[in-house]
Amino acid sequence: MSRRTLRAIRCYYSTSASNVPIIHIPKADVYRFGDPNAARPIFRDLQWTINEDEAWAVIGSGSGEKATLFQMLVGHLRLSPPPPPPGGMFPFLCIPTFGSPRDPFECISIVSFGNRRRAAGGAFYDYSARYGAVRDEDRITLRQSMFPETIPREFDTGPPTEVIPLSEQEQQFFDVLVERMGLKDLLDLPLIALSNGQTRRARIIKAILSKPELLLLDEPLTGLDVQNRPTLLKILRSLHAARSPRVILGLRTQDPVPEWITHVALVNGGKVLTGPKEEMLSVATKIGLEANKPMISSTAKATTSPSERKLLVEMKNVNVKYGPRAVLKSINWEVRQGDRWHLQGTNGSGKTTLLSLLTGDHPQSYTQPHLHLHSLPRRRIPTPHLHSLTGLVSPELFDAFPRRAGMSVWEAVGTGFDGGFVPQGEHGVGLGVMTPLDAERLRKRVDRCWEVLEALGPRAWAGNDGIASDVTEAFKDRAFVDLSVGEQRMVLLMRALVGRPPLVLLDEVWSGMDQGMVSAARRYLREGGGVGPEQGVVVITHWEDEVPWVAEDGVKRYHLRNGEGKVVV
Ligand SMILES: Nc1ncnc2c1ncn2[C@@H]1O[C@H](COP(=O)(O)OP(=O)(O)OP(=O)(O)O)[C@@H](O)[C@H]1O
Repeated sequence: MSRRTLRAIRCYYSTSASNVPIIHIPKADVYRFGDPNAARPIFRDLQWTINEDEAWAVIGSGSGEKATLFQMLVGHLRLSPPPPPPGGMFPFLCIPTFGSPRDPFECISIVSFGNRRRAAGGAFYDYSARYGAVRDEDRITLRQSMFPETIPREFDTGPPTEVIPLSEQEQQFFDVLVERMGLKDLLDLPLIALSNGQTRRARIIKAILSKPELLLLDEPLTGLDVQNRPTLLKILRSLHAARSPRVILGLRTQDPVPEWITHVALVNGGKVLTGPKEEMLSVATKIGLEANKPMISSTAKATTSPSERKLLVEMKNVNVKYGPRAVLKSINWEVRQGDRWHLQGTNGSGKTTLLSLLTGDHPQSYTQPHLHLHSLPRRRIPTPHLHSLTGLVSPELFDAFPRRAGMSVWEAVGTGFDGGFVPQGEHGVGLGVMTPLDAERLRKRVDRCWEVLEALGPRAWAGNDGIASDVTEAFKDRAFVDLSVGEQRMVLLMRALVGRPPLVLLDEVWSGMDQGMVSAARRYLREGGGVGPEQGVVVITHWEDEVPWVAEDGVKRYHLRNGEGKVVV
């Protein structure tokens, strides 16, 4: 970190250090509000003290329990007994420097990447809006989102914001942050146009600008490319060292723990173990909370020659532009039956855009000189048909999938057969897209729905021991909207695979899943027949070890760089 950055950080904040603990929970059980002490606590016997000179990471086997621990820190759960006064859970907020004690609600910010980005109500919203002409209400730029007072009144429906010009120091701090986070050239783009990784970095900057005393960042590395990870971690380290703000990182078990982290809280099965990093990491190893290990594949490498396997995608000289901004440049790429592709590239390199051509959601998919999908020019395939031929899991789909009160897990999975978002048909397995279902196809769909529910449902991820066989039955009837984030993601994976579509697109499919779910899903995909040799799969992830297939399985890599693509070996 340059001196200029450090100076900018120090000038921006004025709070001085203290030796009072940041967090102090002598010993407590943690409950949902409304649950009596006789109920089963979410966390039992939680003892946790964080001192000023320590740097903490919370590591969990999945997003669920880790996110719950963060929710506790922002006051969404009840501790019994409550941490003692005067500071309660946050003694540092009562230090004399602050004058009167400060309100945790104002001083603690949380940025979480495991959850849905938009509150879409119960309905589906059009996640493909960003690919076309940007609507007026979506025109708010990244800069305006950081400084809402600069939003023109016609786009801002909220109460008028008082205009407080940035001080010189604040302006300098902002300039340094956006430059280091690689967002400088994107400030005047509509927010909706930012890629996932760009949006994540922007959310972190926005949280820092709000000057919290304590910043909780849950899974900040998920979705970030390899180049941006060290930069972000360096910035966070400097911020934490200057206590401006103090940072607690939420990490997945497979994330590398930054070297500046000194202590770890390990969340596993209703217990939170806390202590020095090395000690906790060896505990994690002992209890099997480790990164995904490569599995031995029983999937035969595609043995037939490429020419015998049908072309599912053929791109020749494909380009995508927004005005003068070229996002994909002369792409030549093929996906065949049996192919397992890892689509790689830094944040903003065009991966999601490329995927949106394969799903036919991008308006420019119609105007390409040569974009053949399932052996036909894209424009000759009706979009609903294309959707039924494509199994998709992506962060955009996760955000957009409707959360209607009445939709059950079974119905959500069943929408995958026809590729829509509304449950249809007597048995909730669709109506058929090009030809109506006859009794035989209907029966096959119902059987297949059971098959994926068994393969990827709770019996698979929670282990079979002691799990009653009717657990799948109960799970299928649960309301999709009531499921945890990890469970919803698992159901959307089932939805993508249920119809055995020729093309399967898995974009950041593991984020938000518990470790048991990740293992079950990887097992099913790689060796459990989740996808067959007649299907082609494209996986997008910034983490090589998250790809279910390895080089010996014949996995291939397509790398995008500044919109240009090449096959890497
Ligand atoms: N409507 C638009 N106008 C201008 N630029 C756009 C628009 N939509 C997307 N972009 C730009 O296109 C580039 C590619 O975005 P895309 O979402 O495909 O990236 P990505 O490789 O999927 O990134 P990530 O790894 O962060 O998900 C980004 O730099 C983005 O800002």
